[in-house]
Amino acid sequence: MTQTARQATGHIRFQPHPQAEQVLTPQALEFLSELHRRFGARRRELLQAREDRQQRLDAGELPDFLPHTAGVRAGDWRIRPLPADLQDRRVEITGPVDRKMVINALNSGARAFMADFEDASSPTWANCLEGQVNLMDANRGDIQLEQGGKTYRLNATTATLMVRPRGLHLDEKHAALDGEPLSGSLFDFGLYTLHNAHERAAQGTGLYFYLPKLESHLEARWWNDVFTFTEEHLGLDSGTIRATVLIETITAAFEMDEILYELRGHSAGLNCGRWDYIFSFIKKFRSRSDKILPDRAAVSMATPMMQNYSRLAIQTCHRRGAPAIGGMSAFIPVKGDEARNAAAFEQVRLDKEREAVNGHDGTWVAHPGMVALATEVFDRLMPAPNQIDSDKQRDLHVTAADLLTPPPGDITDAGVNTNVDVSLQYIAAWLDGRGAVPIHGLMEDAATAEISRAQLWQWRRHGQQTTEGTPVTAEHLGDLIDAHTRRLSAEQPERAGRLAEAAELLRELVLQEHFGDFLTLPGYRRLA
Ligand SMILES: CC(=O)SCCNC(=O)CCNC(=O)[C@H](O)C(C)(C)COP(=O)(O)OP(=O)(O)OC[C@H]1O[C@@H](n2cnc3c(N)ncnc32)[C@H](O)[C@@H]1OP(=O)(O)O
Ligand SMILES: O=CC(=O)O
Ligand SMILES: [Mg+2]
Repeated sequence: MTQTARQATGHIRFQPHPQAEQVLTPQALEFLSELHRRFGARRRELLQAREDRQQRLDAGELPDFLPHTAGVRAGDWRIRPLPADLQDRRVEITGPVDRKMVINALNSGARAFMADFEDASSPTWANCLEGQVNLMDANRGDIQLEQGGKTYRLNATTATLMVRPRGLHLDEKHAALDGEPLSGSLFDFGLYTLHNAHERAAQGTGLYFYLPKLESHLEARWWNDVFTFTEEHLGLDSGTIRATVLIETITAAFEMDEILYELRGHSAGLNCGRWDYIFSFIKKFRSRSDKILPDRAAVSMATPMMQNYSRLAIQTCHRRGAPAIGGMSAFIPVKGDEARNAAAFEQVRLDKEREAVNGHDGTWVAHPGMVALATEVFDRLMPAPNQIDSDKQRDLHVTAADLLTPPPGDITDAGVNTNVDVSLQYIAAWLDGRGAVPIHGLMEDAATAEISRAQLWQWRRHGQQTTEGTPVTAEHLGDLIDAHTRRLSAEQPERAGRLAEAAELLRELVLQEHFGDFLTLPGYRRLA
């Protein structure tokens, strides 16, 4: 908190901002205080449990299906029936919460839009507050923008709005209760819910969330308790809040049934967050030389490890009456290069066909230009609103080894260089306040960039050598970071200072002995 921070209701002190009055109303501060007091300590315990688990993994333990929850896996139960507007989710677009993106995404023709405070957002104070204003305006149908000579406003028909609050690990340092920063998750969830619950209820719809980066069913229980308390506190019907949990950590992959069970009164299914899943695999198995992944590009959804994960999600969801939403192909339209553009569309088509054939009930796209393609694929391969009652994956049997065996593939000089280049460019953009950016024809966000920087650490730590014979040493990586920083700074001299900051953070993440759990944690300390 700065000198200029102000005292407010509930003893929450927050940094001033032009939008603060509109968002941090006395009722909102009261509600955030209540959430913090009731759920803040348990959040800290859950974060500690992650660290304890990491110590056990470092000591050689491997994840497995939990013996003490076998009854939940064997039991005959289903989630609460889905509301009408979550029955058909064949194409969902995602994007950051900035005003133009929100309008464009809602108008994109996708069934749903996930407005993202997590992977696609850099959590500057401005982004977090302005994002809330944008979502309030969107829910009231009066969001507009004049920009670049264009007027942006909502079409008559728009996508169903969903919101992804930040993960449990992130604090909101610009607002503190009794000196303790608020949880980013509770901040985003609490404000969105308070400001939009009654508006959405009046429109006959609910409050729909995506929950990121869960590592266990106990974290799902925490969220479920937050939802139950919120519904009671705000006088909402039970089940107004519905959440789709991203299965995007290797430990959560072993607890899919348990996560659905904990949230069964509030669940809207699961989603395969493939990018964080790959990152989590590297992170959790940091100490093991038998879990090294090849170049990022080689860890595709076609590999057995990733297929097993996606098929298990489909099987688990459908047994429980829940949708299993697919993930994000990172390919986006390429401007000014017809051949590369056609190749990007072909990659997305193959990815969406694989998901629809396997039995996913819908998928994600990163760009409005991909909505029609993904819709065509799901219309062709999924004639019903969803595939929940299909028998796809019914007889699947996935073992722990099926989830834990890394795919074969090479570590190449190109793979090392791309990881350095992408990490630098992404971190620089994130420090600028942009959480999703196009780099070399791919969507890059916090999850994809985490893979790039984590691979550099992993390959160095385990003394890997590229297929060309280059040892991935600390000295080599330090030299590459310097060389790429010089090249990028020569290309964009006005960003040289920012790139130098990104290089400093990347050097720390890649060369330090300890594996940093999230790049966004040291990143957030540097974020203005
Ligand atoms: C791993 C995961 O978690 S995936 C989920 C999180 N990641 C995301 O959500 C990323 C979503 N995608 C994006 O943010 C963007 O597509 C980017 C940053 C990758 C590329 O954006 P741009 O460089 O603006 O792309 P481009 O110039 O082609 O955009 C063309 C138009 O489409 C709009 N657009 C692009 N992507 C989106 C989107 N996801 N939602 C809404 N509008 C979009 C742009 O605003 C632009 O609009 P305009 O013509 O009115 O100016
Ligand atoms: O959140 C999605 C992912 O792939 O990570
Ligand atoms: Mg993710």
